[in-house]
Amino acid sequence: MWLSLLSGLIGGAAFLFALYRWVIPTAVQYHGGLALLWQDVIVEHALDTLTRTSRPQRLLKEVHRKATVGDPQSVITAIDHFCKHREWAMNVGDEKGSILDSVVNEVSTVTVLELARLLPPGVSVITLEFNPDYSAIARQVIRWSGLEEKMRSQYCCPGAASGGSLDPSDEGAFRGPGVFLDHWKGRYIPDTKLLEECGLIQKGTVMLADNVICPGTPDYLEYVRNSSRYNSHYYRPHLEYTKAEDGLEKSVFLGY
Ligand SMILES: C[S@@+](CC[C@H](N)C(=O)[O-])C[C@H]1O[C@@H](n2cnc3c(N)ncnc32)[C@H](O)[C@@H]1O
Ligand SMILES: [Mg+2]
Repeated sequence: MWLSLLSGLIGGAAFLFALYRWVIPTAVQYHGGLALLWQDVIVEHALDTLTRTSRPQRLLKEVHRKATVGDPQSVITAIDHFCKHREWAMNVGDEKGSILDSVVNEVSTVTVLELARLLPPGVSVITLEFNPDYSAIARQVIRWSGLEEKMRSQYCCPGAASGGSLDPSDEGAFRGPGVFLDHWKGRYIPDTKLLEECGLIQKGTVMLADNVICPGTPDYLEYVRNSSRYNSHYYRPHLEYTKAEDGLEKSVFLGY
């Protein structure tokens, strides 16, 4: 009787492990909403609790283990490999990263971007992050990549939680032709309008918005696609590290 109980327990544990490790991750590969719920809520919280570390801390550890100091490509490769094979994270990812690369190549300088491999001399990059812990980790990743010189500044905006993530007093820092939107989806429209109002979006400014399909930003898409001031183009990649549909929207500001 003890033997059958033990084998039942082992069988049950093996079943649950297989479910967690292979069956559910494979199933959620094709459904963006389920993927986000599983990877970004359930798995993240479980691993945070079990390991007493945060996902950004685990990513940083992997960068330290696998990437070469001063080599941004090795940092991106280490992060993408880890997120594809070990623990999913809400990065741009390799597939959308290539589209981001092509857009970065089109603009002469970049003003808002979080981490990129294509940063020619003289380019200045600003990243915004309102979570101080994430912001501290991002700074360490940037330092490891050897990109500190090119990152003109990195802002942590505590006020962002109450609504506004952009500080118009930083006007000089934001002016320029490249804006990458990848924060709270509900902030895409108000922050774009704020940039417009502050005159920080100029003729030729390229707005690149991530996750316009998953989780989705229908109001933002409607805004840029129906405005005669933007010329908008949709890219149809997958949600990072999955086979679920997502979208990047590139919108070039044509002027007033
Ligand atoms: C999807 S992640 C960015 C991922 C990054 N683009 C990458 O590829 O690694 C979004 C980040 O934006 C931050 N965030 C969300 N809303 C924000 C806001 N209103 N102001 C500043 N940061 C914000 C979140 O804390 C989160 O770390
Ligand atoms: Mg994103």
